[in-house]
Amino acid sequence: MIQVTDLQKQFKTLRKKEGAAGGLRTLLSRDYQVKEAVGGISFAIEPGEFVGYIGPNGAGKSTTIKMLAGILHPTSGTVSICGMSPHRERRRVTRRLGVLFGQRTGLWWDLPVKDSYDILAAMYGQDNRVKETRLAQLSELLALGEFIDTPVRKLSLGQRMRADIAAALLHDPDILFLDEPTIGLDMIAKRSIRNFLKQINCELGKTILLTTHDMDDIEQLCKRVMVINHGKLGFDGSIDRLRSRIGLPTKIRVCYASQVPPCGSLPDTRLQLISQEGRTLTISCNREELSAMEALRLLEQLGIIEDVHMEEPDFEDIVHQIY
Ligand SMILES: Nc1ncnc2c1ncn2[C@@H]1O[C@H](COP(=O)(O)OP(=O)(O)OP(=O)(O)O)[C@@H](O)[C@H]1O
Repeated sequence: MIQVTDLQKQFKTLRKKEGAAGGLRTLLSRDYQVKEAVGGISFAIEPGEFVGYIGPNGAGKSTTIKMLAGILHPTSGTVSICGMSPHRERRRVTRRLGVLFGQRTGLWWDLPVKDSYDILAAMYGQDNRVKETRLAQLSELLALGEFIDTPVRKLSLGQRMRADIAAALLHDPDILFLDEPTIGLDMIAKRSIRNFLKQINCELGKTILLTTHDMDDIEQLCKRVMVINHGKLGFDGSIDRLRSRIGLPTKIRVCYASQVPPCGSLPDTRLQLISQEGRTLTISCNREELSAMEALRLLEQLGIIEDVHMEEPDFEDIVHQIY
């Protein structure tokens, strides 16, 4: 459904001049510097996939999304959306695409939300009856009723984001590009947006590419994650594969029925002791080297186990290892 081959984007900007009248000298100079925002990335996304696209600030995520949506022209490489080029066939591609940039609204700031939807529907050539039916469906899912007659500038951030998501879906596109759809939202608003996205992916089969700095969004929504850093794709695969590739240890806390002797040495070198407090040992082990069952069998050699608590490595820590 989405095919990206060797996609590259360079920005050419004037090199800043220092000193007196530096601003004017910068403007008059022809001294350019080239910034490579996206450095030759390739990937394919199948229909119905929910893919996370993550990376540190300035990694090239928004630039990629803008090229996929036909907003920016690539310096080189190709993008194909449902077999079409977003740059040569922008109008036709736009009908299949919904795009949301969470940092700024795509709606008309001073108009009531409903008026923005009317304008968008007219732009898509949507029949009035179809638009009203579609709006009624979206209203039910995103609770638009409470603010549909309010000017966009007066909406809370959570309401604004719901209004923008509805705008992206008004023409019923197959594909959604979401750039930070939960930015700045509280936990309740985040949860409601995540539930909605889960629903439209699972029940309506929408294909979604999601950019976010919120690792909970990624962990809860995406089966697959792509990591970009300095314009290059550093990882493309499942979250589980990412976990195992990084190999951060799992923590196991074991409480024994009676005091165990001080553990200078554990029964296996693949187990590392973090701490011992009374009857409780905290151990770390790499699940790639040792399964949870094997670890417990080894720990049983020290005494009768009364309680066990396992802590998987935090997804955020895993991601920071590759940034
Ligand atoms: N129009 C532009 N002109 C010059 N440089 C740009 C332009 N747009 C983006 N860049 C640069 O390209 C790089 C990638 O920017 P981009 O916005 O794609 O990053 P990002 O991964 O989306 O970052 P963030 O998470 O902070 O939104 C950055 O170094 C940025 O400064």
